[in-house]
Amino acid sequence: MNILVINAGSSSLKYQLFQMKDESVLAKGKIERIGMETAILTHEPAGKAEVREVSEILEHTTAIRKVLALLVHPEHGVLASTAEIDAVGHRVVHGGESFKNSVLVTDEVKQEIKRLFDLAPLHNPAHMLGIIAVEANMPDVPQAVVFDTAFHQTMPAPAYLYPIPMVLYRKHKVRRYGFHGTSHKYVSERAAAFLGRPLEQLKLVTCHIGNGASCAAIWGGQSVDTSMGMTPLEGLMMGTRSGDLDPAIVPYAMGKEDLTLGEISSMLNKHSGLQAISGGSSDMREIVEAMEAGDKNAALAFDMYEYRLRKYIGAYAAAMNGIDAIVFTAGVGENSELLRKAVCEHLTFLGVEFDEEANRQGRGLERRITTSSSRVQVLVIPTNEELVIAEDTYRLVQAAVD
Ligand SMILES: Nc1ncnc2c1ncn2[C@@H]1O[C@H](COP(=O)(O)OP(=O)(O)O)[C@@H](O)[C@H]1O
Ligand SMILES: CC(=O)OP(=O)(O)O
Ligand SMILES: [Mg+2]
Repeated sequence: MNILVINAGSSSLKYQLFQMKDESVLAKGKIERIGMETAILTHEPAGKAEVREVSEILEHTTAIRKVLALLVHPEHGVLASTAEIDAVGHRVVHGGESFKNSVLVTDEVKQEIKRLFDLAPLHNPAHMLGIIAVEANMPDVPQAVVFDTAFHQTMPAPAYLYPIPMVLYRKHKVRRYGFHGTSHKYVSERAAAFLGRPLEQLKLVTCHIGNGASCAAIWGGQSVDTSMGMTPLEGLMMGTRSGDLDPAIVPYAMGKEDLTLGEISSMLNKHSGLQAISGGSSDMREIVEAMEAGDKNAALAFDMYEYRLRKYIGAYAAAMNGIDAIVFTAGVGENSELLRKAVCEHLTFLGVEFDEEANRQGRGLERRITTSSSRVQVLVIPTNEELVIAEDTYRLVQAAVD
């Protein structure tokens, strides 16, 4: 069975085509910087040369059409036609309290994902475009959805409730949900395997630091807290999202700047974070380049980003009364040597003994960046949300056939 997995992030679309017999990857790729003038497409068909294109791709429907065309392309493709795709699995960021597990797509499921648009305005609409684009191109192919929120459903009430009147939770489900769950779950399992210790005995802080960023406290394999809340806006400073701030800023700024609710929401989700402080880019690569060239605003953006991340790691060490390991993953976590170094060098109080040499090596591999005597280990584990989504999709499609 061939399964195409689509992971529509806020600024990127990643895809992988799996042959489920041996979980081999027939092709994979990504389109980064969707919505900016220069989107970068990288397509890697197994056993063939990589394709790289820079063009303007403004939204996700165009991105998916491009992916399907590449998969059946006479030169760069790996399939004769899209009829060889047996199922499609999608990442969906917000499942609310309705979805505790992955499900096959039905009209009701689509309605529910739509109802959750308000809670994940950068994501659920992008996923819906993906589901509809696949339906339009391959009407008979079953589709499954795997939710970012599912893994965090184990959070206890003191972690998932807000200290506000309970009526808002009871009537409107205002609570913390948490996101990037597929990734936090995957890297925590890989971390236990890497450390050669049972997951049930470990206290981990996993840092999924991409364009969106979140930390999770994972105790005995279960998520007990995570930095994102009712929406993916809470918590860490991100590419274009503010993360934590005093909620009183919202009405105050609206009054002073004469902003509508839509405008303030757009400001906090799309025009804050690294972008706002650096005065330019939301892309960590460009921040680091500018900082190294002496740009003070870029340096401030980097320092704030690192400082806020470090505070969460400290908070989760307190939440679990100690930690065994910290895991870095996703775009920034896997690739930014400088960010990992800055964080680790400030965590000596926890017993982190940073290994500068190890931090520079092994890009793309699971690895340790602390010394062997370090009391708390720090690992870099490339995430693989797509594989987890393919496995869930396979299981659901098989169960529907049986
Ligand atoms: N070599 C690198 N150094 C620093 N940051 C990087 C590097 N490569 C990618 N990134 C950062 O990773 C982020 C995107 O992460 P990713 O997990 O792909 O995002 P998304 O949330 O869209 O899934 C961007 O901010 C990008 O700058
Ligand atoms: C939930 C979330 O922030 O996702 P992403 O990192 O893909 O933007
Ligand atoms: Mg992501």
